Amino acid sequence: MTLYFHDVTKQYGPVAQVWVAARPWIVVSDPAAARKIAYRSLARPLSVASFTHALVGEPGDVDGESIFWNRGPAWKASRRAFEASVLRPERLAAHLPAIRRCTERFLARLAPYSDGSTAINMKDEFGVIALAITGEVAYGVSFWPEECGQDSSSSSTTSSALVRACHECMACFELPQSTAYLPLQMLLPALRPLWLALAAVLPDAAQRRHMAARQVIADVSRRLMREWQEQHRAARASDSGEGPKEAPATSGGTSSSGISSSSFLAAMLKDQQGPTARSSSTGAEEGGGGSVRGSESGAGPRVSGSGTAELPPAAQMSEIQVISQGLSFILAGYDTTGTTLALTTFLLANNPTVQDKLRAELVANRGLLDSADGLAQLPYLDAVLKESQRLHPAVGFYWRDATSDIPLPELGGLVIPKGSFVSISIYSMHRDPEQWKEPERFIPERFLQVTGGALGPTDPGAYLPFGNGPRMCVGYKMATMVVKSVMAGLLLRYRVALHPRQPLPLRLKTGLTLEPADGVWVTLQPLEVREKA
Ligand code: HEM
Repeated sequence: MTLYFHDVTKQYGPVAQVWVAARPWIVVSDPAAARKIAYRSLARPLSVASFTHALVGEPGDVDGESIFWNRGPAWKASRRAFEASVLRPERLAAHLPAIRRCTERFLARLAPYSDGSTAINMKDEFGVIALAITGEVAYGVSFWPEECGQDSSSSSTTSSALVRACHECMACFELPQSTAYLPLQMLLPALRPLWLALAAVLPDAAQRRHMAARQVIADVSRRLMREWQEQHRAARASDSGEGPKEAPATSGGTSSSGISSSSFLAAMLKDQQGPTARSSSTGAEEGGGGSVRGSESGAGPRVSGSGTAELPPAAQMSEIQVISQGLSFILAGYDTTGTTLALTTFLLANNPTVQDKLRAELVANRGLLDSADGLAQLPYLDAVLKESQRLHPAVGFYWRDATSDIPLPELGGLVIPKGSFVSISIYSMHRDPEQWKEPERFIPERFLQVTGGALGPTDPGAYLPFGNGPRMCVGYKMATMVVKSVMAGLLLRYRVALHPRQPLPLRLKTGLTLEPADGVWVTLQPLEVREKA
């Protein structure tokens, strides 16, 4: 889809209409128009529950309540829950220990194959660590494959059930695994009520699989939530001298219920319990999260560090909404982060000079790698990641529903009519020769201050790896921190080179993300102690 939209843009210009099945889609790759659309409309088209899967009953609610598809107050409540957990600096920093633990374990996993000659597919390996990190941050339980289902302990079966169900939930976004009601809805959209009614009484095999996976997510999440609530009730009773003493979860650690207290799920549960639970657990939860604000006339959204007075508290979220956001966290964070890690590794293996320059910065600034603030202070690491996301954005386009007419006087008076399905092509903007000098080349220096923007972009709004406007990616800080931390760990231990098994040029395919079609095949050469020091 991404590459098709790019071809459309090259052929027909920055605003073009194409037909996808029986529906017109408007493809936009002009930064000013993209900005206007992202701020004018906060709605994504249709809803995944009806459009992609046609799920019914509680599994349908698990999808339908997701932050991706909900609107109005329900979206605001979900957005606030995400912001409080992954945008507020102290909450974001609380996830770093888990990320570093996972990175150490990941490097240990790679060690037996790291002899400078064995071919390793880093696309697969990064998939494992990205799921381990995202799962632990979201649910607070282990998502490592070797811990899932190897024994019959309750924590192991909880993890394995969640991991299997999350994989299934992700798989059903792949077109070939989707329900037959999807093409029917696309080909004959006027009959949509009929397809949905049929799907409710005659679910096909794909739908049944997807519904079973979402039911597992709901059941396991509910069990984890009940355990957490019971444990915290007991802890509060013992605090007030009414019951037996039981240790509450420690910050960043794992409670006896299995949910670590810094996880997204635990944060939402604390919010549901109100200020007493929030202040009695980590002492850092009062106040709002950072909120994404900005304006369509500005260069892009900025993130305010304090206060979300306009957003209602997550306490207003129902149980099913909390469950849904847990799954959304995984779906949004896992493949995107894993793909970005894999593509950045490909670029560094293919550009050894850049790799050496980056390693030199990391070696000289080891002390900064232990903290979220420190990781943000390394200019070349930042430039490499930004350039990697420019050339290979894991999400190639994002969608908006035009909820009103959107006039574009800057584009000769064009108007995007109300009701249009608008697709904003990130990939095309990132490779637009009018925006970037030598857009096809990997040049991290273009994001360094010394080049003064001479290598692009002409309009800062042409760089949108995380989307734009109030519905911009809420996990962008977390994703950036994860990729920087994992890449730093890898590069300080190994020199990465392409293996002959890697087909060149790199081929991309649109799956859930815009990902390497043949994997990323590299060798890992352990660095001399002298080089590491
Ligand atoms: C490199 C990794 C990532 C990339 C490239 C990425 C990219 C994106 C993009 C392009 C959007 C659509 C934005 C729009 O419509 O304007 C989005 C939305 C979203 N992302 Fe990410 N994302 C990444 C990682 C994450 C992570 C780790 C999380 C976990 C918290 C996350 C959570 C979300 C959510 C919840 C939304 C929907 C926001 C809303 O509708 O209000 N993302 N992401």
